[in-house]
Amino acid sequence: MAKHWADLQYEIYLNGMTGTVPRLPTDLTRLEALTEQRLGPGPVGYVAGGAGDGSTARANRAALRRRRIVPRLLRDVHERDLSVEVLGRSLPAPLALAPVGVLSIMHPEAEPAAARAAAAQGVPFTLSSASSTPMEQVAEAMGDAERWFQLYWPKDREVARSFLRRAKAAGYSALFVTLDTPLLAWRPRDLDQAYLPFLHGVGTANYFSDPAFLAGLAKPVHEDPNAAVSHFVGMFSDPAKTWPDLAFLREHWDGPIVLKGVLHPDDARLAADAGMDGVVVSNHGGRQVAGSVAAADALPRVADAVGDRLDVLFDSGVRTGDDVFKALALGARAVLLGRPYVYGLGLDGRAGVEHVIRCLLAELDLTLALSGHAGPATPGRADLVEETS
Ligand SMILES: Cc1cc2nc3c(=O)[nH]c(=O)nc-3n(C[C@H](O)[C@H](O)[C@H](O)COP(=O)(O)O)c2cc1C
Ligand SMILES: O=C(O)C(=O)c1ccccc1
Repeated sequence: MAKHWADLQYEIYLNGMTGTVPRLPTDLTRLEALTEQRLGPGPVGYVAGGAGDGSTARANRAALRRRRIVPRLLRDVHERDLSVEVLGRSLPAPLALAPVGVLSIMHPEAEPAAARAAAAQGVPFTLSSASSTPMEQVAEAMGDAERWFQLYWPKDREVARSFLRRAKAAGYSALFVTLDTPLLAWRPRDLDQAYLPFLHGVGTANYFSDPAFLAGLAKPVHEDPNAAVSHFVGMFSDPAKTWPDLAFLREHWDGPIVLKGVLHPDDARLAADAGMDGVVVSNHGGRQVAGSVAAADALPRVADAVGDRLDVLFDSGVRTGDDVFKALALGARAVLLGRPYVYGLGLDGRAGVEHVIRCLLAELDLTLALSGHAGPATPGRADLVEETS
């Protein structure tokens, strides 16, 4: 049975008859400003900030806004089904939550709250390697709901192997390997405040609970937390990795593998040649390469290069239902939602994340219908025009 996402609209109007209005804005682009007002400058700067002067994050938004939908008429859209096949699974809508580290800086209930919200809506949750809650605890909060594990590929092979083993045992079905963060970028908002949560041992839960990681420490974490943090910083990622190293992941992970952070069509081809199951076209929300191509501008070229060989997913700049429509039309099979759900979490915990998911999908459902599409498979490039000025 297809879920009727747009019913949220009537639910909100009906609640209005008894004087109740939504606790958070239904225009999700307003959440960032609200979070800026309500939460501390360190956490807000960390989430909202980007690399360099922030122009890449703005370019992500501009590249989506510049594309305009050309609606079609009289195409029978009264029955709609947003479900889609991604990585061999059927999802109720072309949406998953993106991996975002250190969610405890936004809300004390952190990842389990976001994961429960995703599970309640049937949307996959992607857990970051740098979560503030160990992966097993997040899995427990989700029951048997769909979950994916994002790997920051540790330098130490034993820790990498151990993460993969633990993720599999905890029921994460797909592996998202983030390749655009071999180093943390120059991020002035964090630098100006000297704010980096990991140095305080926040976002290290998967490491500090890992037997292979702990085996490398001379003393238990609580006896020498600084040594544990240095050990984490030293192995968090490995800028020396190259394409042949992907064989290691194939050997130790028997489910789908998706490479996150692909922007060049040649890298997408290399991913397909290496037998990967998907790519996420992403510039990490403008947080890594300052001045990089906007993700939505990279998407059509990647989709043309490999769209028939693997699943092309997309993130970086998605804020509204029409953004999702545009990503689908440019060749994405599904999108990952980043900052908006993090703001929802910061503002209203699990309920805030559910609000964000439901609003986004209601808006997508209506945008599809009003543009003449009964599902996510039919929008294409002919349904968009690009503003030139
Ligand atoms: C605060 C924050 C933390 C993030 N942490 C991770 C992470 O741990 N792993 C990862 O692969 N991507 C991480 N990302 C990137 C997101 O997965 C996603 O690519 C990005 O948020 C998309 O941009 P948008 O939120 O502007 O749409 C993070 C993003 C933010 C905003
Ligand atoms: O901040 C980020 O964008 C990010 O991906 C990250 C990097 C290291 C630890 C946690 C999150």
